[in-house]
Amino acid sequence: MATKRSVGTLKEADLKGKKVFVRVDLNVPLDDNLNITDDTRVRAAVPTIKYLMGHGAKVILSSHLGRPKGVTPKYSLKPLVPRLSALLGIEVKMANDCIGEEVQIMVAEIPEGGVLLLENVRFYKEEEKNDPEFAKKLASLADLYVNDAFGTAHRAHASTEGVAKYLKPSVAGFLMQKELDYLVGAVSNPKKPFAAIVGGSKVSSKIGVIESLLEKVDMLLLGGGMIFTFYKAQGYSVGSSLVEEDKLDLATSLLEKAKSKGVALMLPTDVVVADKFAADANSKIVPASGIPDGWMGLDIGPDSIKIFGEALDSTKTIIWNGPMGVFEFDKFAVGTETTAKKLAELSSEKGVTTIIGGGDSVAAVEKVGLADKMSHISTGGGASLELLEGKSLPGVLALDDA
Ligand SMILES: Nc1ncnc2c1ncn2[C@@H]1O[C@H](COP(=O)(O)OP(=O)(O)O)[C@@H](O)[C@H]1O
Ligand SMILES: O=C(OP(=O)(O)O)[C@H](O)COP(=O)(O)O
Repeated sequence: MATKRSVGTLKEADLKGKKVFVRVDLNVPLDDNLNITDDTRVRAAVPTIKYLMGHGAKVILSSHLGRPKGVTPKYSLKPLVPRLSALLGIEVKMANDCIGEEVQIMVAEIPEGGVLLLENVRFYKEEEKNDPEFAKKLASLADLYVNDAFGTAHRAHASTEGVAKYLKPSVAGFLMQKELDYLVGAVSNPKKPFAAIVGGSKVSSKIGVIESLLEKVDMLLLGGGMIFTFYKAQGYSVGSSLVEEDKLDLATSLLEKAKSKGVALMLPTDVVVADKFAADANSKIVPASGIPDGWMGLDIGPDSIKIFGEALDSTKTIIWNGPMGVFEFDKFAVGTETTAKKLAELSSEKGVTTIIGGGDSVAAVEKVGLADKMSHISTGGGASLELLEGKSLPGVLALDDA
């Protein structure tokens, strides 16, 4: 596996009185009232933060939330403050920005063992561009860098990659280390048959992963918003479902590649369609080839659930990223919840290794109370898939060697 896992660790760093820039992934699902609907990523960030607090560091937390274009109040990290404060047992302070004079003043006021949360780093377009000047500004706040944002380690952004060039030491946090230790081991030499289940809505960033997955897996099950690009590429009408028009050729070539490699690429045979994107939409089950105009596919159908379940019975390792449907709406949660139950059953009764990755996928598994039945709950969906592909994660590469 190409990704290095021997990175410098927190335990080697001198922390007392030091200002530590900690990149965490607090990209949690929020409801319309900005309540956190799943706090897995917040809980996962706690051990590193508590360790830093306990060693007298001044902790500066940085994260993104969502994919804002400029400053967008609904993507503020403010809703995270009460949850973080409760989990850490201290009053976490929050800055209204992530760089600038006011932030510097607040950083200077952090007591030893104190925690300051910076505002969403993606409010600056320079973050995703990995702009060196922006990275320098972030770095100027601190004495050393800790990257614990495994879920964002596949992004070469200023706060995940660029900043490491200007802060030494730059080390991995405990979550990052734990994820690498588990995932690099589990996916470099998986027990076979090995299946991947890929769904969700980040189609353009995940469809490319499928090509490399075809080199690794014996079976690839597709669901969620991923499927309609494949249907359309096969000439089906998809109504108003989520489609990436510029990926149709890629979808066609992936179907061909799967066939030539002998990988079972399975698309749902039926879908649950809705007349609008809403919890109270009218819905019906239709064959994959029969999505009516004006309707959108929001879940996989019962035949598909049955066929997928039977296919998974023969596997020994399963990695799942991306919900099978819009599980946030009860009416369209059946595909995702049944898949979660199937994996839990295979894991606990047949010893199948089950790895669930991604903010929303983990939220879905938590929602049905099955997280502790899985072999590994990963805070990264895209990141775990890229590891599985054998890619190096920029957020890990940028850290000091062990
Ligand atoms: N058919 C679909 N159409 C639109 N969105 C979908 C569909 N199926 C699933 N989704 C959405 O995908 C989102 C999660 O996608 P993604 O971010 O890729 O997963 P993860 O966070 O687990 O990596 C969920 O909010 C879910 O509602
Ligand atoms: O939620 C995330 O990724 P995931 O949905 O693949 O698990 C990470 O926070 C990265 O977010 P991004 O895909 O907007 O860069």
